[in-house]
Amino acid sequence: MLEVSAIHSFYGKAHILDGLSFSVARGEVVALLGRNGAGKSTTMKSVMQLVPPRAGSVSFEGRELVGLPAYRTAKAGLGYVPEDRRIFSDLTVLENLEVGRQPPREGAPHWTVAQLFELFPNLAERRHNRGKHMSGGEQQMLSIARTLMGNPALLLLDEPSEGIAPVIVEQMARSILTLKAEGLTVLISEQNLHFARAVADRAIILESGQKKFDGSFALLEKQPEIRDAYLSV
Ligand SMILES: Nc1ncnc2c1ncn2[C@@H]1O[C@H](COP(=O)(O)OP(=O)(O)OP(=O)(O)O)[C@@H](O)[C@H]1O
Repeated sequence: MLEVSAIHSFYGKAHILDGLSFSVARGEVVALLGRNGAGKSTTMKSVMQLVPPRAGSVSFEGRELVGLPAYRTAKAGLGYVPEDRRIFSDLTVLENLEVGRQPPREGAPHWTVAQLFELFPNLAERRHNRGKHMSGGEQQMLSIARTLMGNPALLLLDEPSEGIAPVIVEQMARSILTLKAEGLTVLISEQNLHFARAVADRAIILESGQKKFDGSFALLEKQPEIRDAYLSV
């Protein structure tokens, strides 16, 4: 579904992604792991063309994304939830969800507000609350739910467990497993190995914008030296 081939991405002169390649198959949940600054967020932004790679290819369902403006990636079926949860703080939960509404998409799960409230019960209870009156974890859920209102075929979640209470992290993990059961393809960036292992099928470990490991969590467990070298655990 997603094929990233030898991308090189920069901020100005700073060369961040250095020939990175990986793929994500339909229905898979893949976790991008690595320390602070390893390049996880930049990878997400490069897929979304928010940081367009200067070389290499990002192919989504056979279509080249490099060279397209960022808004076209959303139209193509990619849903992106950035690390800084851009919800509208003066709008209510229901209004935030409406902002994200897009027509159903062939080959992707179709979400209604009622289904999203089942997926994130906290949001149902707070449907008339304004974004600014919600906890960090609830805002994170709202940000994911609003993106799902666009009926994406591939969901990119940048560090969904960061800075939220452990009980909410557990709910978040359950919600992601439900998304997987619905057949959604998910690429998730994580520092929390425990969370990543609970939700993802496969781990890709980055360091200095290069791929250091790509495989199952079972395989990763057999190679503790990789974990010790590239993850902060
Ligand atoms: N807007 C920017 N301008 C310049 N350099 C940046 C910018 N954003 C990130 N970087 C640098 O790019 C490198 C990769 O950062 P990135 O945010 O992709 O890492 P990450 O693995 O997502 O880590 P984090 O968990 O801190 O978000 C880091 O060295 C970072 O300092």
